[in-house]
Amino acid sequence: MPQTTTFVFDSSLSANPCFLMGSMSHMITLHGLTASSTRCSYAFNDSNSRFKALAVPTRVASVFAKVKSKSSTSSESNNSAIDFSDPDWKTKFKDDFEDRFRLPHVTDIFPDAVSMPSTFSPNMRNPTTSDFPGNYPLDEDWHGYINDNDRVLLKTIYYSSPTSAGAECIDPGCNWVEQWVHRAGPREKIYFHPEEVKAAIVTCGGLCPGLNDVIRQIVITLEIYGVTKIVGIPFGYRGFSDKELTEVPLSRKVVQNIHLSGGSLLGVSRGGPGVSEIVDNLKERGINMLFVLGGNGTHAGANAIHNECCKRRLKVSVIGVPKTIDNDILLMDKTFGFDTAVEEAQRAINSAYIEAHSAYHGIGIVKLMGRDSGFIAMHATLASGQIDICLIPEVPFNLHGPRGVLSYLKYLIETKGSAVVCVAERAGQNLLQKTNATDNSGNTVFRDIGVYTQQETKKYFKEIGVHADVKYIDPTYMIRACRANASDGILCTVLGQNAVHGAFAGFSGITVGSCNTHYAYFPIPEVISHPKLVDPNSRMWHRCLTSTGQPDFI
Ligand SMILES: Nc1ncnc2c1ncn2[C@@H]1O[C@H](COP(=O)(O)OP(=O)(O)OP(=O)(O)O)[C@@H](O)[C@H]1O
Ligand SMILES: O=P(O)(O)OC[C@H]1O[C@](O)(CO)[C@@H](O)[C@@H]1O
Ligand SMILES: [Mg+2]
Repeated sequence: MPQTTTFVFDSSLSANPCFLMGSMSHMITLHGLTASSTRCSYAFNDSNSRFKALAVPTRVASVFAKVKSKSSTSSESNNSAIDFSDPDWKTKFKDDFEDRFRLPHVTDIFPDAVSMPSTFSPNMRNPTTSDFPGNYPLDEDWHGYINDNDRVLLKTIYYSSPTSAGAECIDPGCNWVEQWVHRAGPREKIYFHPEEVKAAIVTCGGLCPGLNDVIRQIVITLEIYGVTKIVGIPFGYRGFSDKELTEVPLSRKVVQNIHLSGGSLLGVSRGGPGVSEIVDNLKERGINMLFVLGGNGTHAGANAIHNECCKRRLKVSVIGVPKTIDNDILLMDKTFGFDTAVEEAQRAINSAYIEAHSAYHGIGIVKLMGRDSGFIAMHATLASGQIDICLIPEVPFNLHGPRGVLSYLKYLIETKGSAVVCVAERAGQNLLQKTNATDNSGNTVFRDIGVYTQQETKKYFKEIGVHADVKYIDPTYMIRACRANASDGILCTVLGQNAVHGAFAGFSGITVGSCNTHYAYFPIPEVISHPKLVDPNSRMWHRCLTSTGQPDFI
C-alpha cells in the first residue's frame, strides 16, 4: 500500500506563513492531492508512480495549472485566466511572479531569528575584523556579497510573435514581461552560527557524473564558513531509516580527491522512508542543514522534508542541488552531469558509426538515457554529426509504413550504404506493450525501445530481402558512471558553493541552478512541477533535424 501523509497548514498562520512557499495564495498538488488556495497543504507519498508538484498563485492559477501540451522549458501555459484588457495585467503578473519565486526563509517561521555578520569572506578578508567598521561593509564599499535584491532575468528572448520558433508567450500579443528570479551567492548576513551547525549531505536517485564534485565543494565551503560537524548520509534517503547504515564523517581531508572518480562517495538509492521518519531522524541526529542532491523525485522529497520541518517548527535549512543526466529540471540552463553524459555518448555513437560504415549495408543503433525527455539523444546527435535518425519521446514516429523509420533506413542503405540511429530510452513507448513495472521510487520501468528497434530492423530487411548488418549499442550505464568533464566540474563547483551560501543565508526549500549563465535560487516546487521536455518547435530540435536531414516519420 502506498504510504501517504498529509500536512495541513491553517491559513490563520498567514502572518507567520509556513516557509514552504513564497505566498499562501498557492496551490500544491503532490501525488494527486491538492490543497485549496486558502490553506497550505502538502502530501507526501513515497511509493507513487510519478511525482506531481504544482505551485501556482491563485490570481493566475489557470495560467499555470496545465502543463504546456507541446512541452516546455518553463511552467507557463494556458493564459485564459488573465484579463489582458486590464491595463494593469502586466503589473499583476509581475507581482504574482515575484510571489511565486519568493524564497522561503527561516524568518518566515522564526520572525525573531537573529542574523550575524557572515563568517565567509568572498575576498578572503575576514569581515569580522577591522576591515569593516561595525562588522558589516557599507553599501558603498566593495565587499563581494550578493544583495538580497539582486535578480537574474529568467527569460532573455523577446518574441515578437507567438509563431516565432520556440515562442513562450504570456499574452496573445506576445508582449515582453520581465521575469526576475533571485540571484544565488553569499550574503553578508547569515542565520546560522557555524559552531551550532551540523550539516548533512545525501545523494538520491540514479548515478550522475559530478556527484562527488558537488559533495566535495559543499564540504569545503562549509569548512570555510567554520562548520566542523559535517556528515554524509549513506545510500540516499534509505540512510535515514536503515539502522545498519551509519553516517559518514566528512571533512576537506576526506573529500579532497573524490571528484577524480565517478559515482557517489555516499552511495545512492531509490525508494526509502517517508518524510516523517526522515525528519524524526534529522532531529535525533541534530542535523540543521541538509543538502539533497538528486532529480525531480529527490527534490519533491526535499520539499516535503522542508515543509515538515516548518510544520514542526524546526530550524533546519533544506537545500537541493539538481542532479540529472537527463537535464529535465525546469528553468535552468542545464543540470550537472548532462554535459558529461552527452560527451560520453559520443564514444558509443562513434563506435556505432564505425561499425555501420565498415560493414556492407551496416546499420548502427544507439540507445541513450532520458526517463522523460530526449535531451541527451538530441544533444549527442548534434555533437556527433554522425547520426542519420534521432528519435526522441517528444516527437512521435512510426517504425513501419511508407513514411516510417524502416522505409527511410532502406532509402539510406540504398543511397549512402550505411546508417546510424540514435534512440532515446523513452521514445516510441506507444509502439511497445504497456508495462506496469515500477522501480523502488515508483518510476515506470520502460520497455526497451533500443532492442525493439534492432529486432524490427532485422526483421524488416529480412522480409524485403535486402541485406542489412545491424549492430546495437546500449551504453546507458557507462555514460552515467564516469567522472564529470571540465564543464560539469565547474558547474558542480558553483552549485555546491551556492548551496552552502543559500543555507547560511537562511533559505530553505530551495534549489540552485544556472539561468542564462548566471546562478539563481528557485523555490523547489517551481522547478519540479513537471519534467522539462524538448520542445519540438524549438530552434534546437530544428537544428537537430537540419543536421541529420531526417524527415518526419508520421
Ligand atoms: N513525490 C515524492 N515525494 C517525496 N519523495 C519522493 C517523491 N518521489 C521520489 N521521492 C524519493 O526521492 C528519491 C529519489 O527519487 P527518484 O528515484 O525518482 O530519483 P530522482 O531524484 O528523480 O533522480 P533520477 O533523475 O535519477 O531519476 C527516492 O528515495 C524517492 O523515494
Ligand atoms: O538507475 P536506474 O534505476 O536504472 O534508472 C535509470 C534512469 O535513471 C536516469 O539515468 C536518471 O538518473 C534516467 O536516464 C534513467 O531512465
Ligand atoms: Mg526522476
